[in-house]
Amino acid sequence: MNAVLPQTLSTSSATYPRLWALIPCAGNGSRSGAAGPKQYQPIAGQPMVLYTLAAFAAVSRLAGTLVVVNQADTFFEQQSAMVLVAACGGSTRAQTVLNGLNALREQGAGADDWVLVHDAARCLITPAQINALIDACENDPVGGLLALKLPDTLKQERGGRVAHTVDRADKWLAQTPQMFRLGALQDALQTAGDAVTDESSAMEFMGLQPRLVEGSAQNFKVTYPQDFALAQALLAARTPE
Ligand SMILES: Nc1ccn([C@@H]2O[C@H](COP(=O)(O)OP(=O)(O)OP(=O)(O)O)[C@@H](O)[C@H]2O)c(=O)n1
Ligand SMILES: C[C@](O)(CO)[C@H](O)COP(=O)(O)O
Repeated sequence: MNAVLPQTLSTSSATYPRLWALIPCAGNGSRSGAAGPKQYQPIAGQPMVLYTLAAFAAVSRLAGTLVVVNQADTFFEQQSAMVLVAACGGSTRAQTVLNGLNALREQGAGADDWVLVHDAARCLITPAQINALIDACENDPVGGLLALKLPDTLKQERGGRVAHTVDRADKWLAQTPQMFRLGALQDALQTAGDAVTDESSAMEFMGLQPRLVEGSAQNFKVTYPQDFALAQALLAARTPE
């Protein structure tokens, strides 16, 4: 693995299947308006991605966390975070995740191990939400994802006007983490290709029906310029779990 390794994979005294976290961290944040990658922008005193990693570090049943960054990215060389770092980011999120899964396998992770894929830019994730996803999925034949029921009325647009109102009773917004068996997700991403925007879509492409697990509105993805201020206010107001 082309990697900085502040942590090595621990294979002793582990229970099987193991649970890994994989954090795609190789995006440019082009919609965010930030000068550099949004995941490294300071929020309430520290770079955004460190909040994300702290939440995963607090989940003791995870065997380890792999962060996937771009090849020229030196951010983690100056960090003491206890994570594996693989410098194999791709040109799409799907490619970054697939490269990261391959890197985990090369380091000894098994096809039957679980992997929780989580956006670096969802920095408000909590250990309780991660544990809730694991509890809901660890005995599931497919796996699943955190997601949010639509809080608002949903409109179908045509030419800038409302074509009709869509029934929202069965609609969910996909969040992360998304938890699947490592080998099955490798196969799914390989088959589905680069166009899929989340792991669930790749599994759906294989004919599978991932489990929906209720997430939280606070687990939003920092995407647009105004999202930084909201994340900052929420993180500054938080007391540790
Ligand atoms: N080639 C890519 C693209 C995205 N990501 C990661 O995937 C997560 C969610 O993607 P998104 O919010 O779309 O991030 P960006 O691609 O960075 O943003 P934008 O689409 O606005 O450019 C982020 O943590 C981002 O770093 C990645 O690892 N590799
Ligand atoms: C994976 C994701 O966070 C689920 O909502 C999302 O699809 C990633 O962001 P993108 O804008 O689709 O790249």
